[in-house]
Amino acid sequence: MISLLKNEPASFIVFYGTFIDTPVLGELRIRHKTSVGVCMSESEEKGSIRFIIEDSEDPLADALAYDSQLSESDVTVIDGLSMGEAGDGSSTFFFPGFIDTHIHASQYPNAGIFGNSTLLDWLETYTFPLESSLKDLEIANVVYSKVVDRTLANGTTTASYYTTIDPESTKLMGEICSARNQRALIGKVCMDTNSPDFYIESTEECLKSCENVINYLQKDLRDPKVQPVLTPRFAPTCSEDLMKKLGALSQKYGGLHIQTHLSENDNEIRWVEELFPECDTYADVYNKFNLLTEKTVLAHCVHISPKEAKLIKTRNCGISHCPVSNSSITSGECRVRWLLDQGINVGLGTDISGGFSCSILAIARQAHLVSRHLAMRETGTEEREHVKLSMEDVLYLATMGGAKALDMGDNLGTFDIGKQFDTQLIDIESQGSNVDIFQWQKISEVMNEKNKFQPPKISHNDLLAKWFFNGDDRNILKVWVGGKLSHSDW
Ligand SMILES: Nc1nc2[nH]cnc2c(=O)[nH]1
Ligand SMILES: [Zn+2]
Repeated sequence: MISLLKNEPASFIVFYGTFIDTPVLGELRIRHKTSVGVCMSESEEKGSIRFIIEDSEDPLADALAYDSQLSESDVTVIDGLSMGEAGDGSSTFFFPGFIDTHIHASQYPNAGIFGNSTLLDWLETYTFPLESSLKDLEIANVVYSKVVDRTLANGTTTASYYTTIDPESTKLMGEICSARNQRALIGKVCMDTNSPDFYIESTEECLKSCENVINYLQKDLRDPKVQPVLTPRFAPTCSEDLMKKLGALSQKYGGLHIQTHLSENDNEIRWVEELFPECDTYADVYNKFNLLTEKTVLAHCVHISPKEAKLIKTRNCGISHCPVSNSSITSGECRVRWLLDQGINVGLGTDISGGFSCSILAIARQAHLVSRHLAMRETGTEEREHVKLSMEDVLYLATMGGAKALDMGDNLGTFDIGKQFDTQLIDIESQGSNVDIFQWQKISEVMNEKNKFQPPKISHNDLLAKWFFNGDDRNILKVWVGGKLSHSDW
């Protein structure tokens, strides 16, 4: 297989190997010996998939046939089959980059530190003191750089980040994502009421800071991968005036992304009822201030009513399911199948540091388990089976579901022509891998028929399940965002 290594950046890259993705909920698409051509020249098409050819023998020829203007020296071939430890291409595959639809970058130093707290005391005890300290740009630089490196190493190619109330360190986070080549929504946290004296801003200050960050990202940084997201923390810490003005700000900039929390914890919900007695439901509070749009992602939604789910569907908002956080700070179990049945777009979120893991693969496993806990409460066999999320379902949520929840489904989430090429190269048998594949489990292995004590052979899906349940960052050889290398294990 040809693999060209040159000093100049190639204007075209062909990625070659096995491609696995989930264009439809619950279904895996597996394409073998496939060439995926990605344009890398400065143009509207930069970083996007231009062709996909299955059962190909010659990826370089595929590129030259696609565009007769290309010469051999314009094309780099990245051969995923030759990169694995197994050496025969049987253990590697390209998988879409994970999408983290809800992560507090500023809380990363607290990952794992939550004791027995629940949401409201957790915010006061652990979270607000840490977030306020990131006003120091040196601390912010260390923390934000580490979060981006760690999430990239775990295969996250797109993340919707919360920072803190501070605009300068928020702008720094935008620079860090851009420099490290991670696709990101960057949200300066907004909170002008019911917050501690050491961590609060006035309504005017907040709006000024928001515009400062939006203008910096859109006009100065000018990296299309890094976009602003309006981030009212949650209804209790935002005045009516602030929420109203944030709704208007989104419109002023042509419909900005919006993220917030909704219906995570019982005490939080009771507090919102007290604060906004005129609103019918918690979701109605955001609706009243025009904060529910197709570009809004709502974290948690653990306890929402059918009426709220209907409103979320009508407004076409996304929901970020954060099962590790919901289990850790004992918020509850989100009824994901119930949401999906209503046609609501659901993605996954780490919710660092309500959640303790940066890995969307780990979050997907937990989503799988939480759905089983919900299933065990069902009395009917059919309903019990229905409520369970399969491996295929949660891998969809981790990729295509997340893309749709962030209103980026046309551009991200699967390997399709026109989409950005955001991917991770997985090797199930990488050096130091936590996944043990026995000799007889290798797909290419021919069994010795004479041995009567033969262990069972396994299918491609079984092999994938071994990765899904036992794999981690050690199985990620490389990560590309928009066709550009963002992380490499060597
Ligand atoms: N999980 C979580 N919920 C919140 N609700 C308001 N703020 C937060 C936060 O930082 N994390
Ligand atoms: Zn959160």
